[in-house]
Amino acid sequence: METTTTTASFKRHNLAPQEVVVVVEEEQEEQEDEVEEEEEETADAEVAVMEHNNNDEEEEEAVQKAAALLLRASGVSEFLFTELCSSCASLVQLRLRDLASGTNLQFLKGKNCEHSDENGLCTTGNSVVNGNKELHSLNNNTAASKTHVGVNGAHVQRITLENYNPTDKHGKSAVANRISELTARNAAQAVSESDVPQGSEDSGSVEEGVTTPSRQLSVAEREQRRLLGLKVRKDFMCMERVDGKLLNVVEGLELHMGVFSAAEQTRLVNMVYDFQTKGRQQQLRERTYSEPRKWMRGKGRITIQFGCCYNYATDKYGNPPGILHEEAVDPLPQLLRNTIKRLVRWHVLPTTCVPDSCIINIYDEGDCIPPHIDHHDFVRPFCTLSLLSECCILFGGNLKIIGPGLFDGHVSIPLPVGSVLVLKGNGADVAKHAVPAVPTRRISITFRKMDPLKVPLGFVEDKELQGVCPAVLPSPQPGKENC
Ligand SMILES: O=C(O)CCC(=O)C(=O)O
Ligand SMILES: [Fe+2]
Repeated sequence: METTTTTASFKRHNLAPQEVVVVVEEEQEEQEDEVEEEEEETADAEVAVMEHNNNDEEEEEAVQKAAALLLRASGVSEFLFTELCSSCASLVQLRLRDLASGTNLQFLKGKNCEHSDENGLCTTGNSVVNGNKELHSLNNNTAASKTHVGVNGAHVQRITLENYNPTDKHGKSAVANRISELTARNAAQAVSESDVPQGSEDSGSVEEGVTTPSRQLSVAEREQRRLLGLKVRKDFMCMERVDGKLLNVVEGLELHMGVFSAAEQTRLVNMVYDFQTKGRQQQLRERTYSEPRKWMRGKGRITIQFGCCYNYATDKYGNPPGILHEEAVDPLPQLLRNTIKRLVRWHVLPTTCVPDSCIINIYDEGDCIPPHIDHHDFVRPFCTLSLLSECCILFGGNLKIIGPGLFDGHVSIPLPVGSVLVLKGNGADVAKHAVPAVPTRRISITFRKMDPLKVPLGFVEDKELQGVCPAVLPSPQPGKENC
């Protein structure tokens, strides 16, 4: 596992470490006030926690306050998440948030993965913690295919990851040489991406600072290291008879791993929660945020749309499925634009399909997405990033609806936390896909490019997203040819 130490205090000011001394006095005073305030609050919270009386309410309040302080305090999340696998980092973050909001204190009980140590943290470095051992299957270096009982109870073929690890093929020194060689070639573009200040909440950067014991790595070197860790699975197979012809209905699917670090995923999850709060407070355009009505819980999910307003099915106003030409939603926020740049630069999506819209799905326990084929108002390929917890996605030419959130299909693909599933070919257009009722909260972000003839009224193309240059890959990776 990559050992990362984040230079949080530098990043807070968007300064290189050597520039830190130049922080102006005024800002220092402001910070000192903030620190004093924070220390006072911390002391309050500590006292409140230590006073250990039997008043449950007071204790809960103190825990909430302490968790809120931890979430806010600069550098704490980096400290907590360093060296955790992305699933565990997500779990820790979720627990802190639940403590801070006081809304889901049951979350504190149980739900550890089978490799948990006494602190409830994953000891394997690659497992998925979601309280459901059926889904806890990903092993970074194994290939296996076995029969699996899906979350919906139906027997389905389970496809597991065969991870490609370039370090297996090339000795360490060859890899190191390759890094320096390619660092130079990639430097110009990688550095230009670092124009967005790192680590600041407002910056929209998906990058993270990394230091080695001896020196801080350059952006280009960091990118080379990260590129070496990319893994992709493309050999999905499920033969079905469609219109009398035998077809691999999942041809064209790709599952990419390692594109987003735990810290980057955390940033994205935080952004989603911030938008959820804004949506609930009606600070977003009407069609940007939509929450299913109470009685629909378990059948629907919360959606947040950017770039265009899209109907999965005919809506209550009688609008047909597809992009709504007349409806405006909020534009893509900077963090999602940077995420799109990452997807293109790191060869997940081709430069011909740079997404200009996205839909965030927030699935609470029991929520689902019914069988569908994504509308052809969007070009292929498109992709979905999975966050917070693993779940299985079903594919098949004929997905059956068994009940609310219960579907049956031939292929069930586990979507590990942080993975990106690319849909194209038969996998996008012949097979339907569905996510059955999820066992625990999950967020997905689907990135799609609109058919240029279907863009909504007043839509302006984002020039920043058009100029992305794919990175030179560290080694000729089988199954990762240039897009
Ligand atoms: O949540 C997912 O993984 C799938 C989302 C999806 O199918 C969609 O947004 O069209
Ligand atoms: Fe979909």
